[in-house]
Amino acid sequence: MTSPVRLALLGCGTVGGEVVRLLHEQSADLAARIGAPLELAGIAVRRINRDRGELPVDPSLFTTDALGLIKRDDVDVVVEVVGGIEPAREWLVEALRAGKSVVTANKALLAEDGGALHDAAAEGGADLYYEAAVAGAIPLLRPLRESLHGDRITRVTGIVNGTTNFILSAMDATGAGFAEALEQATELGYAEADPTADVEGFDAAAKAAILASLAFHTRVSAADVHREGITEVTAADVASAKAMGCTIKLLCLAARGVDAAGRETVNVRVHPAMIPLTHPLAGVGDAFNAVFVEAEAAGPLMFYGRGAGGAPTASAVLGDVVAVARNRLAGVRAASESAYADLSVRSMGEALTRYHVSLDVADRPGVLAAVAGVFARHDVSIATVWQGPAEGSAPGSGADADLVIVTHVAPDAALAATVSELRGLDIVRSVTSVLRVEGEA
Ligand SMILES: NC(=O)C1=CN([C@@H]2O[C@H](COP(=O)(O)OP(=O)(O)OC[C@H]3O[C@@H](n4cnc5c(N)ncnc54)[C@H](OP(=O)(O)O)[C@@H]3O)[C@@H](O)[C@H]2O)C=CC1
Ligand SMILES: N[C@@H](CC=O)C(=O)O
Repeated sequence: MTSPVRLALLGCGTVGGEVVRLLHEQSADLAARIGAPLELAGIAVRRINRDRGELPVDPSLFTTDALGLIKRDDVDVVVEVVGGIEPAREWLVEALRAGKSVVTANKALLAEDGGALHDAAAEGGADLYYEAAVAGAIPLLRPLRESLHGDRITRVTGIVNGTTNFILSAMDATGAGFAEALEQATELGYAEADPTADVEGFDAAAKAAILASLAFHTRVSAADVHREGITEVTAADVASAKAMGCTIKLLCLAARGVDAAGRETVNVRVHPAMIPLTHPLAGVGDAFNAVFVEAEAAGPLMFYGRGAGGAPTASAVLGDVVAVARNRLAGVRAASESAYADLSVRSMGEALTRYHVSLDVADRPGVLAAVAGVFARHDVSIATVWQGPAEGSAPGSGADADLVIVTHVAPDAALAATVSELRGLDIVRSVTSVLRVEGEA
């Protein structure tokens, strides 16, 4: 058999530990698939003496000198499962420029500065693979960048954060509020001690940027993604969604569009939205991920599976390691991803969707007409209206009423202006919630 392909593993935490385990358990099969054995040349970590349980690895492989390990002559491939922007960017640029292929799960870095990594890979003639960065174990990026290359993708809609999907699914199933569901997610080990990146949508926004870049052959960074998290979603919102035959999900949406001058654009956003129970993503529960891709010739495609966790993510990492090792032995590199389309990013104000608006209003003659007039002034067409007595108010008593309005598709800016004007009316006690509604009713 050919001489081994030697790996530098950067990081040995949740994902890295499972990479070590899988490399050990599957070493014979992996060698047969690649045509050469895989060997760990070293493992860079932050705390060399950390208890890592029963890892099947020689302890002398651990080092705190990641850069020194990358630069070693006997390292062929660098596998990065540390995370964060720096020093990961410096390490990976160094490796790629030196012609060492890189496998990474680092969505934050790819979304912040993927261009720097792609440029370094082109400069060094190395491969850059990152299947694990979006939706964990689900084979998604390879299909986007290879299998669908003969087609034109028009839209990507996904549930790409396991923690928030678990929380929203729990709220839907039990009627719990956000705080209670988050506590449950923390107890079960889904949510991290600091869950901000998940619940505020940063993690999903990074994945949305990566997906949009690949799907539309352009460069979208995390800063281009409109982002809203799920912290404001209430048990009442979830109940309203149910009453409409919908459920609430944190969606990542990337869609092609055309601007006023006829130029192609892209809109990329992450926010909670109601989707009808008939939508393919509505049944994706627990901490699962799923991505719904619409392409002109292929039509709708659905990718589903575990989007987080050590073993599922390590599975995707190892798949990439096999690919780059084979390329290395064959003396080839994967075709580089060209961002030839250079699409401009549309602002959130131009995004088109439907809305579910709940109001607490005075229950007296003319209120409905006044509210409808505000929607009309901003050219937002109303699809359905429901009115009922507010909790504790008798119908026709002149006390408050609950008013729920669902609109037809309208630009986000028009809806925002509508809500702002509604807030200024004395007959509107409060705008209790505004939720976007995605998918066909
Ligand atoms: N966990 C998941 O479900 C998923 C994670 N990812 C991505 O995978 C990557 C790794 O995540 P995860 O395994 O959860 O993270 P962990 O926090 O569990 O592990 C991080 C590892 O990096 C090491 N490390 C941190 N800083 C340094 C440094 N300066 N020098 C050397 N080593 C360092 C840590 O060392 P030490 O052990 O000594 O602390 C640890 O081994 C991230 O990019 C994440 O976004 C992607 C998909 C899913
Ligand atoms: N925190 C993320 C982990 C995977 O990317 C999630 O909950 O999905």
